Amino acid sequence: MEPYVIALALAVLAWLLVVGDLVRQHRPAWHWYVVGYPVTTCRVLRTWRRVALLNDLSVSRLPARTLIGHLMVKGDPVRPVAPRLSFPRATRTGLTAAVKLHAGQTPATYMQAADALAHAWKVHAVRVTSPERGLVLLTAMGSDPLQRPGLATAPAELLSALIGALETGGAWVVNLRLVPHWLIAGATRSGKSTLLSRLITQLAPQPVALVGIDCKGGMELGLFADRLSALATCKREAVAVLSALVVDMQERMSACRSAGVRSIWELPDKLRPVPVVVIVDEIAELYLSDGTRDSKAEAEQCSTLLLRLAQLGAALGLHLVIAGQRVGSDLGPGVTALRAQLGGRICHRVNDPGTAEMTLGDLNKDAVSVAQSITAEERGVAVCTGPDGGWSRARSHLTTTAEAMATARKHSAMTPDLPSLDRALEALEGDDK
Ligand SMILES: Nc1ncnc2c1ncn2[C@@H]1O[C@H](COP(=O)(O)OP(=O)(O)OP(=O)(O)O)[C@@H](O)[C@H]1O
Repeated sequence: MEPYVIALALAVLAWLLVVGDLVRQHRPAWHWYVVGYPVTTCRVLRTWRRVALLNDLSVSRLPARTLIGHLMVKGDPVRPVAPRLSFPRATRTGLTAAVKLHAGQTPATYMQAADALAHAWKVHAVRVTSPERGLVLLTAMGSDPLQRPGLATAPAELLSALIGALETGGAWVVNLRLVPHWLIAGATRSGKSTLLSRLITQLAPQPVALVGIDCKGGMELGLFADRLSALATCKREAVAVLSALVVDMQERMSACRSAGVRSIWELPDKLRPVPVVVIVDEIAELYLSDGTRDSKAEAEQCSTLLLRLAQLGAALGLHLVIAGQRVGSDLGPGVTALRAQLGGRICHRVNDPGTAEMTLGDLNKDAVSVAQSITAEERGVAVCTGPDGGWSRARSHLTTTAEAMATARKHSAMTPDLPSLDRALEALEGDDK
């Protein structure tokens, strides 16, 4: 063979290896349209009947009992029919197909079969939603969209923070006006602090007071002190700050009562107090005691005060964002009651199933198993609840500590004064002298 032909063949081979490897690693958008979508569509259409049959999605039109002569015969009818599947449509990262439910079927059966569908179609995951009665939408994702989430955008709104991107490609937004209180769980190095940094970065330019409670000596939230109206760094200070906030809450209540309104948002602009977001980093530090009577009393006070703020604060512009590595009823009797008030939930990778169960279990069992499957490499990935009661996998935008500190510094002039909190902290300093 001519040497130039061999050289050309080797060059083509090298190109295929290099480009093929790049495509496999980075999976550009066109790769899905050109290769993934046609292959997966063929697989979906080829396997649908069998998968539907094996997962009890097919239903026979024949009755389960019939009369033969004078005999009533009961049994499993033959030839079950698979539900009607629309032709799969390509999306940016996968495909969607609508299924018309047989009479008597509910989307729950399809949700149970989602894992089997993902295996049969060789895709990353299949999510099942029901956009209208009698119809389910199967969304297959060719690869994990959260490996390289796009930059989502969302309209800027008061008390709303764009945290990152949802698995569906939409924006992951924490809107405190829609869901006033949040619980964030995550093991060490799961991305919890990055998410809090992102939240602070997003709220810093807004006319909102941020109050930090960080009983790890202020190591985490102390970095954003420039934009915090108050920062408690130990349990004693936390009790003082929370007590002052409860007093402030009562003043807001009487302001609403005198104006004859039910929430501060109905007050005229001039009278409306500034909304306050209380960020607690490491809830366990508030609830645990070292066994001494003082420490136990402080833990109980913290629990009661947080619960009061959670119960009454929403309409009065007082919001809680509570983060912790581990959340369990063993922390104290008030934890389960507090959790019930924290409507928004975010669960990163956690070390124990109990924390995932505590964070999401009362809302959705499927979400718990998805949260438990988050690996150590998937930093910043979490299962979050939405305002509609649903849940989704999501990933926060990576916000470095330096970026968050710079934003806090930049907007430090916007930090509202909360004199009652300052007075409470100064009184503690006075007692110490
Ligand atoms: N959304 C993200 N995308 C990419 N990387 C992330 C993301 N979130 C976090 N990380 C990476 O994970 C590392 C750990 O994140 P982070 O410090 O937020 O974890 P943590 O849960 O707060 O841990 P700890 O409890 O020890 O403070 C960070 O250094 C960051 O590089």
